[in-house]
Amino acid sequence: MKLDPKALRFLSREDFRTLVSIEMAMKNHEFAPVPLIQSIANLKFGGCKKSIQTLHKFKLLFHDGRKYDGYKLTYLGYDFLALKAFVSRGTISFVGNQIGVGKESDIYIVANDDNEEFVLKLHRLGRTSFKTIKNNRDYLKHRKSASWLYLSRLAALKEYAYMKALHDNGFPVPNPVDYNRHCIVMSRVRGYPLTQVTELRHPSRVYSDLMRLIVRLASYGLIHGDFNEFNILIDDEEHITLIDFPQMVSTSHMNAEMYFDRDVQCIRTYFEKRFDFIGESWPKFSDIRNDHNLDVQIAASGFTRDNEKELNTLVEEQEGNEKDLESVTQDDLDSDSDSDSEDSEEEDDDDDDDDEVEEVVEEIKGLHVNRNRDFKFIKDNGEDEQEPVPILLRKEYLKEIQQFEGTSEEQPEDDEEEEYQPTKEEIQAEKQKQMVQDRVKKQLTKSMKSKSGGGVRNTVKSRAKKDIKNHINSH
Ligand SMILES: Nc1ncnc2c1ncn2[C@@H]1O[C@H](COP(=O)(O)OP(=O)(O)OP(=O)(O)O)[C@@H](O)[C@H]1O
Repeated sequence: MKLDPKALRFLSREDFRTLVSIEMAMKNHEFAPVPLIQSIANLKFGGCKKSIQTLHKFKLLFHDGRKYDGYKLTYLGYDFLALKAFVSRGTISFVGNQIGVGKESDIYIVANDDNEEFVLKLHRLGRTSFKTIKNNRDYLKHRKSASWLYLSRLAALKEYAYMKALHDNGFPVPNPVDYNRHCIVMSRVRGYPLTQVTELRHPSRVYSDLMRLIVRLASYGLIHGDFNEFNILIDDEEHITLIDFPQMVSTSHMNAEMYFDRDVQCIRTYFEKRFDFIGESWPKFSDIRNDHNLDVQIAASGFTRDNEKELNTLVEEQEGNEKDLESVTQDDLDSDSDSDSEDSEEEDDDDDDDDEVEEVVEEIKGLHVNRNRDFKFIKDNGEDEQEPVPILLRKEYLKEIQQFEGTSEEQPEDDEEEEYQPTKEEIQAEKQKQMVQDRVKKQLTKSMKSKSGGGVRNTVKSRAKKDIKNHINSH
């Protein structure tokens, strides 16, 4: 879902009051019933209904009228609530360009009144796969699951808490500035992901810095768990910054050594492949001395051990649901047809009857949209290496993907199939065929003109009668 903050300007105080009321009502309802929204918002003269209409028009709400008249927030609605909070606190005043698309986040440049630039990270759990979208549609059948909005909120809180604790202890991570709902505002790192760097002036220094960082994290009881070239930014002076740590594990985890070795190995392999640099020494898990603890600082930001457990359980639960959903039949999807889908893809419900949907589902399952890294569809070939494939997607596939992503822009003309150019022989043969057809047509019209229309019919009829008589006589 693309963040378009323009509508912020058109929303009144009443609209925001209604938006917050829906958020509150969603604590106990997947779809907030209209009477409940009205009673929480407590607006006069039908103001609440008008606001709901406005919010729905701007795609901040998602409507469901199957069992009762209910609404829930879309990601955009949730974005607006967080943006409003940041603006009221004076953290940001402007939203600029999108600078990154992660698997489960969108990254924007923002600025405050003093034109100081920051990075806004909006967590978007559950948008990576088509299966997940089915999951959203099928939501009512899995009431026990938490909403993706809630999971995104927990993920953002976790990232903020870890970032703050690490930053306060001098780790090279962005400076976390503010946090609200599923969003984090942090300092902007002037660097590039290591994956985009083809050459290093001092590979051995960068390699040692990275190994030292892994060891230092472990001495604070943490293992990154996904320490790779995508999560490391490097600037012109070859200083590194770690930007993403959603799957941090504790050094007391039963598989801690495996995770630690994997992080170390990942960097060694990458340096060898990309920079032709073989690290001769590397740290071992057994050498690690765990003499610091960040638990208290992390909890101080509001992310407690209970939150951690809850997040892990909920994510596992959602993943479990996804597996269950593999057995969901097309009929199940069709029965959802009168409700809107999460990111306002109302129209695509009509197409669900189409046999092709099945085909599209299969096709999309194998694709990962990874616009952040070279903006191509990457086909997962089941092996370790993912090779970019120049996939010529059929128009309807593109439409489906764009609808899921909320970017239904018009396709450029050159995406369409090229017009077929016949050969000389084929043109000649076509001409001759046309001439013969014309001649036959001419002869037919001549003979038709010479006889009346009824005459022709009568002749045919009498011939048929004759045939029948002959046939009866012969028997
Ligand atoms: N503080 C920052 N300063 C500058 N650029 C940033 C910052 N944070 C993120 N980015 C950019 O946004 C991209 C995605 O960020 P991030 O890795 O945090 O998202 P993600 O959803 O966790 O990604 P993934 O899971 O795909 O690795 C990064 O590769 C980087 O280019």
